[in-house]
Amino acid sequence: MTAQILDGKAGLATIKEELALRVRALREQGVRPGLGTVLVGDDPGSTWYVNAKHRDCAEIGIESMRRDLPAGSTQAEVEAVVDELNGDDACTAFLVQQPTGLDEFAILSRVLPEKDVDGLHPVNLGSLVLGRAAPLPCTPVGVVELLRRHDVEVAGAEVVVVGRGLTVGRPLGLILTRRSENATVTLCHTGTRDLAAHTRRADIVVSAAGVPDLVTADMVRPGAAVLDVGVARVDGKIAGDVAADVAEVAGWISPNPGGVGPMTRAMLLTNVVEAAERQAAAGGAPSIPAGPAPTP
Ligand SMILES: Nc1nc(=O)c2c([nH]1)NC[C@@H]1CN(c3ccc(C(=O)N[C@@H](CCC(=O)O)C(=O)O)cc3)C=[N+]21
Repeated sequence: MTAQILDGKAGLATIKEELALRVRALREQGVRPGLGTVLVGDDPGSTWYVNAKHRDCAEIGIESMRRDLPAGSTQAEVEAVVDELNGDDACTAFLVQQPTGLDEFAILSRVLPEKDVDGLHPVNLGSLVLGRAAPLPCTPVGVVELLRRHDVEVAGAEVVVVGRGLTVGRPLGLILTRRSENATVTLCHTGTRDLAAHTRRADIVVSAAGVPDLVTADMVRPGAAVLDVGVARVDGKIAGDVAADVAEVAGWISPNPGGVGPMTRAMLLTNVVEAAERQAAAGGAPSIPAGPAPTP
């Protein structure tokens, strides 16, 4: 058996076509979506992702602005740039590329929630827990969208997520257990006693551990869907979590590169367009909230 490919590049291309139409409609109303990126330092991987995001935006008519700061920039310097983008009406949504090596929580918390294109602001993550509409983290939604576009049944499925990180595993567990997805999720991590015992029972395995070749063929139930979200680097090349021989037993497999990575970018673009649509509906870009109400 050879697994069907969960093709993220094709998904990205289709979603770009759909979004280009929505961007055109916004522009006809006089609304110009604009993505800001903040990059600290010159890590080649992070630089590649940020460049790719700007190329993607240009292709579908989204304006973009970048703020590249030198390695060794301070917390205060990064926060000053966040404040600047919060106040810039041309920037309808933005992100600070991780990792920064700084206090990530303070940076995420400082972005206006309405401009948070990563869905990682505490208010937006809180909305996910509470079941309220809000921007969602791009990689987990990319995983769900990739499954949906290939008709992999998620409702009722046993899903094993490997990894409890803020950007993938933790929010993916929350998203998959919503009523709209209705999966049964087992969230595995470095404290899991017998990982293979869990993955062997799964209809869908999503590995986001960053450990090359963590998931091997003997750990996968024949016919299962296996999604590789690992982005470790070995000799400058991406090394996923999923070993090559898994393709011989899996029913579906996401290549890496070419799987979840491009879908992450597609969901980022979707979040930019949706933020601009919401801001247009609310009558303009969000303003900086006035300070706390005076106490009586
Ligand atoms: N604030 C923030 N938001 C992010 O969304 C964010 C981040 N920080 N930090 C790092 C991770 C990683 N990430 C990827 C995006 C696209 C690909 C992607 O498109 N990769 C291509 C090729 C990559 C290559 O060949 O180097 C692929 O998988 O086909 C991968 C990884 C977004 N991240």
